Amino acid sequence: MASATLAPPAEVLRLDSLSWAVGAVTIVDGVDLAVTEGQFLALIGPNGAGKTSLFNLVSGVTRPTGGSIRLDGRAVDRLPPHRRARLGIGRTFQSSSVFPTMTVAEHVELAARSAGARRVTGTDVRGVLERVRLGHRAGEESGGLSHGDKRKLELAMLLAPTVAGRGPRLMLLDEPMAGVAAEEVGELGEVIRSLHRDEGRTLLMVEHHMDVVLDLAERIVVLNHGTLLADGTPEAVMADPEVQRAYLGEEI
Ligand SMILES: Nc1ncnc2c1ncn2[C@@H]1O[C@H](COP(=O)(O)OP(=O)(O)OP(=O)(O)O)[C@@H](O)[C@H]1O
Repeated sequence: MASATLAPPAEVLRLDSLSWAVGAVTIVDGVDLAVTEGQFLALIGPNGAGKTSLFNLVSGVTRPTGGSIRLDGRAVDRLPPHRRARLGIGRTFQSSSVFPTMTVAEHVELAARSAGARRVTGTDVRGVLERVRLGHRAGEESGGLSHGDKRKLELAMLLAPTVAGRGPRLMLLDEPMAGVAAEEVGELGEVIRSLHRDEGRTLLMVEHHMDVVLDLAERIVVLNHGTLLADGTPEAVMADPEVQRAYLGEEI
């Protein structure tokens, strides 16, 4: 049987020796990381390890003091956050970023327009909301949503550029389960899983809930004191004695 040669998946994100220092303190220290299209990575590490700082570097909130960041092969480390967002780096934040008096649908419409969509129909908006299981809340003010539903709305806003013909190339999720009630975690997890499994999105997620990490991620990267301590399958990483040592005294 003739074997077809499959092209390797494209590299979406590449960090080379990425560093960030504030004065004499190095917070992100020479991180090398390559993420290929369609991968779902969890970035974990003890408190203060540098996870949010790494997200800030990738999304453009801060500039690296060393190394480089490439998105789809293109150096982005000198671009401001809005240019990186335009190129497809989407990010959610630990604290919710929805406007209470705007409706759920208005958020998606606004996000689609700011991504360049000239015409945004109700069907477009409904389509995006259904992908995060929020179609039935379209007309409601966002202030009345539960934390879990606010998180889904933030995901919908990251997906809204698909209305303009371009979806996020890389989705950075910063503690999506923070503040979410226990009974909503399962459904939010399913929404996040579907972004990966059904849409083939590339996801990098910081999350402290290890059960969520183990349930969703196919690869785990561990950061400790700003350096990469481990990178591999959930099984391999969790069995790594160095990882267990880094978490000594913390729940893993
Ligand atoms: N702007 C800043 N100036 C100085 N130090 C900072 C700055 N931002 C972060 N740090 C320090 O860098 C370290 C890493 O912080 P960061 O928030 O990236 O860690 P983290 O892994 O996201 O932690 P957590 O899990 O608690 O959210 C911490 O010691 C923090 O105090």
